[in-house]
Amino acid sequence: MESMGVLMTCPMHSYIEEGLAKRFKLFKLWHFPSFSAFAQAHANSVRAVVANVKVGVDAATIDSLPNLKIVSTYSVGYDNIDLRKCREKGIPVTNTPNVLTDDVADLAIALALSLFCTISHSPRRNSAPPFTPKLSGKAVGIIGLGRIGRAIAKRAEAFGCPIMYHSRSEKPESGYKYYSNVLHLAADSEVLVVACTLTPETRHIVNRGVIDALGPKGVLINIGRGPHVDEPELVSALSEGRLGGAGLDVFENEPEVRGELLRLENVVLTPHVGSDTVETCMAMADLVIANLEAHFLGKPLLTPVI
Ligand SMILES: O=CC(=O)O
Repeated sequence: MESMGVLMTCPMHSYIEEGLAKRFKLFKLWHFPSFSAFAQAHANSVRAVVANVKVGVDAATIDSLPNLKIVSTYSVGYDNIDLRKCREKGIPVTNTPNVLTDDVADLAIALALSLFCTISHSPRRNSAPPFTPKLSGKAVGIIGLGRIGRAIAKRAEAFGCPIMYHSRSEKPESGYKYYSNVLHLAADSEVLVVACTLTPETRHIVNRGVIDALGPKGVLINIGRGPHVDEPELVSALSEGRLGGAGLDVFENEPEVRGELLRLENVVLTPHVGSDTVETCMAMADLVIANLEAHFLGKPLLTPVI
């Protein structure tokens, strides 16, 4: 497979870069001055594109690569891959589900714990840390009860938290209370966690109304995608004390983080690192490579999106 051209859209973990370079003819887009400079020289050689959350694959890129046969994203989310264009051209897309579920769920709980227990309050500050509400027993509402949402629910259950959720359809087998209306879920939650897929329907699913329903004692955790939350509304609510706090791993204009968020005391921020543990990065890379190998050997894909 050494002659198969694989294009990586941006730098990723060295493990995946090395794994791809060992098996394929690897092109690193960031080594070229622009996409058009790359395409002029190598467009015909590219059989696969490996993308991630930072740089996806749009319709123009797909159209510029005449021999593209597969897109594989080093992420579970694929909101930045133009699926419509891929479908139209018969190009399969794969992602990396399952292997990162635990890490993302762990981070959601870590963000909640940091907010509630002021773990991140530095002892070097002059003021004594304030007393905080406890996390154990708080009502946890989860938007999106997929793999990650369920893993968060399981962890929160261990803290004695009653679990409620909103999703496109009710999942009666989960045993958790279902809300068809996000506003009602927020009103009954003390911690609201965003764990759904980003689609046009879920963009700004956390809007001013939802934030106000969660209220001054409520805490928002977002480990989904930045655009799930109306960020200017979130900042106003946090500044005005209409929302208790927020733990955010994702932002509306990543990698930029709004200055106001950095200055607020009632937030805990991480730079989109939900799956960035050593073990998981390796498992994700192995899955990307296994999908590409399966495709080129004419075998079934391991984790197809389409
Ligand atoms: O955000 C991370 C992912 O989609 O894998």
